Amino acid sequence: MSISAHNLVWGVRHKTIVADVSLSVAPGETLGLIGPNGSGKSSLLRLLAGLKQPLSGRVEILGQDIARVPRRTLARQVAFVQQNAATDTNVSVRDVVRLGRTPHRSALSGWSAADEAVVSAALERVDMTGHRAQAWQTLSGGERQRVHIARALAQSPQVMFLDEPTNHLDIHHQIEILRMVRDLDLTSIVALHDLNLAAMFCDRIVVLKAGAVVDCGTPDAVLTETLLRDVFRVNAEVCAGPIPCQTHIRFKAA
Ligand SMILES: Nc1ncnc2c1ncn2[C@@H]1O[C@H](COP(=O)(O)OP(=O)(O)OP(=O)(O)O)[C@@H](O)[C@H]1O
Repeated sequence: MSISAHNLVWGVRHKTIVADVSLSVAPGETLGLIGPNGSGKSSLLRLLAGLKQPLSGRVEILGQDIARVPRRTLARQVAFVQQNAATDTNVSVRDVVRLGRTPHRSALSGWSAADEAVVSAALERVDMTGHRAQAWQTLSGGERQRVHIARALAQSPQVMFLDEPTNHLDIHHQIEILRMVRDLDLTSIVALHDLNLAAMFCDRIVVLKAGAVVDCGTPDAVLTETLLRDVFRVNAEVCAGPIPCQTHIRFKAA
């Protein structure tokens, strides 16, 4: 499913937070969103997912204006994994993931074997099957993050938005989760701080600075030493690999 944004503007009072952003994401593509703290990544993700209304501009999903898509239809198409999402107390891991099925069920339909199979597969994909009966509140930060990703998978979306999905994850799960997102048969837009992971797993990268897109392209085209200095204010050496996805950034202490 394709997504496009046309001249999106959003802000509060006199502060512009998303400044005239246009972009497009092809079906099946994994698009990385990078930029310094406060550059507008989360705000842009929420606009693209239809969770915030732009002051001007529009978002289209499969050519249809997202503002005109009924909420329930949108909930079947789009999943959003928030940064540090919270969940109510006294629920099990399985119950949290089951919530992902809500948009697909009518008031009259019971819980089906097919729903259960989707939930089990989602838990398996994030390596949380062994925790299915555990209380969500007792999970570690990384386990919570993986459960929220499982809930998004259980939604069977066609587009997935992930805001810093590797927060709290150990390096094994960072790589596993991003590999899974890349290999899923859906369109994904992922805000990331780790630029090496963005280079490894994103087809293209959009760079935000002060709410505006300053570059967009393949990781090897975008992640240059000049961009890292100008946008991220760091000195780094960029080593291009022999094949795409092998661009590696070595940061310098001074
Ligand atoms: N509702 C709001 N009211 C006031 N300021 C806001 C609001 N939402 C976001 N901002 C400001 O907009 C800017 C962009 O925030 P946003 O969370 O989109 O950035 P980000 O790139 O995701 O940041 P980070 O990398 O730190 O997560 C920040 O300066 C933030 O303080």
